Amino acid sequence: MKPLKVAVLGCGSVGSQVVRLLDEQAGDLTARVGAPLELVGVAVRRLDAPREVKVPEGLLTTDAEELVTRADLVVEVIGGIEPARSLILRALDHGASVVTANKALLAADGPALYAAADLAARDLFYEAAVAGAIPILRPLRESLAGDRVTRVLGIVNGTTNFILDKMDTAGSGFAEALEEAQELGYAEADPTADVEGFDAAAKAAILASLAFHSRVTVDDVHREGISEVTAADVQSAREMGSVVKLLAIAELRGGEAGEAVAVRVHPAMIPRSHPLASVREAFNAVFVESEAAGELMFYGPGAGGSPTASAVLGDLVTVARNQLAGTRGPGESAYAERPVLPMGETVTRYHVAIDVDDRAGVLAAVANAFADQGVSIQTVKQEGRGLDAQLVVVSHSATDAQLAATVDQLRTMDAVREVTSVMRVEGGVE
Ligand SMILES: NC(=O)C1=CN([C@@H]2O[C@H](COP(=O)(O)OP(=O)(O)OC[C@H]3O[C@@H](n4cnc5c(N)ncnc54)[C@H](O)[C@@H]3O)[C@@H](O)[C@H]2O)C=CC1
Ligand SMILES: N[C@@H](CC=O)C(=O)O
Ligand code: NA
Repeated sequence: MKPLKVAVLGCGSVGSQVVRLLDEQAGDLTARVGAPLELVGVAVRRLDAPREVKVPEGLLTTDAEELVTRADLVVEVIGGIEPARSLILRALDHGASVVTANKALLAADGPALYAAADLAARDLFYEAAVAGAIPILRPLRESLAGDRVTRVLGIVNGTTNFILDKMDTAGSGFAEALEEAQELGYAEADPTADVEGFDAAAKAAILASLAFHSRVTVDDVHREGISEVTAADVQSAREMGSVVKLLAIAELRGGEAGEAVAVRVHPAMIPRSHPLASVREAFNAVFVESEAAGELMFYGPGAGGSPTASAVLGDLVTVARNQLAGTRGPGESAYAERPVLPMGETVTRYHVAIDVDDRAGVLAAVANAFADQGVSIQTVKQEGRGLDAQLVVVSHSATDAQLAATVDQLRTMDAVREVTSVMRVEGGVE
């Protein structure tokens, strides 16, 4: 059988493992595809850079533009917007099917790329882009295509989960834990993308688009990272029997004007009894709630070269099979065209730590601020600190706008010295 020509663009953490697996699994891949997958080139930025794998003689090139024109299948693992976008478009235009792990690009400009794939009648697959090795996009796109998904809740960034886990279990400092995650190949080229929640927001946009058959871009996602999570927050969560996690949440919300999508990424306290609380190190997990199936959980390694390469190779086998059969997998499904709700209309709960004067009437005044905004209080804890005290208030569910207005009101009160921490609470009693 005539081989299918494969080009790999980028030979970093993921690309090097794709090259290794293509070589090590060549026999099995041939049998599974029905034709050999022949690596015809690996595009790199510098020919003499040190690499994790030995690339066969003559296959390295700095001319990615030329390489994509002579491949049947192109794997894009450079990352970022350009030149990745132009190379993917060029590959499709030349009749190649494309596999990418590039969530940043898909969340920013996915529809243009999906349209190009439609025009070229080729596949554009991206299972590796969300939660690394975990099969989650294919289940949403195919296995759950007959169901109605209502909520997706997940830990989708390995680097931040690794950092928060080390802060919780080993008392590590933020910088030290980030350095370790970078050494292990979990972090993005610019780790700000992880730490500030951009990476998780991109993944949330992709998940929301697939789950709710609507176009959701990274700009639609409310995003907060973990750079302001302190050791005190982690300790406070611990005292409540909770743990701090960076969550990506995409929900279907009913409204007078019809159904809408709410999508957000932020740190949140979740009870230790919640299954997501036990997701340690760089592991990821995604909960999917759907009407007919109920609750589903997908768990596994969400980052790292080799796990991510597993998802890339899985897609590569599928798009190769499709090409041989002269067919395509499912393309973009955005028919529902649901709008995205502003964050203020999202329903959530708050954990608020407040330094106050320790005198009569202060607790009542603080409770009144919550009542003024129509927010019901679930628990209050007070700790004496000499002439001062710290109050920790956990609210019941309210809109984010009500909760934010409550915090603003607290900040104006004489008895309140400082609102020291505000964090959302998920996964417990509403
Ligand atoms: N590392 C991980 O755990 C995961 C990464 N991803 C995604 O996979 C993609 C690759 O990530 P990593 O391998 O971690 O990044 P990396 O930074 O280790 O590798 C990217 C490689 O592309 C090369 N490159 C840059 N510009 C190039 C160009 N014009 N032509 C050829 N090569 C070029 C760089 O020199 C680098 O070696 C990104 O989109 C990332 O978001 C997705 C899931 C997990
Ligand atoms: N930097 C990302 C890599 C996988 O997408 C992460 O830490 O999860
Ligand atoms: Na995945």
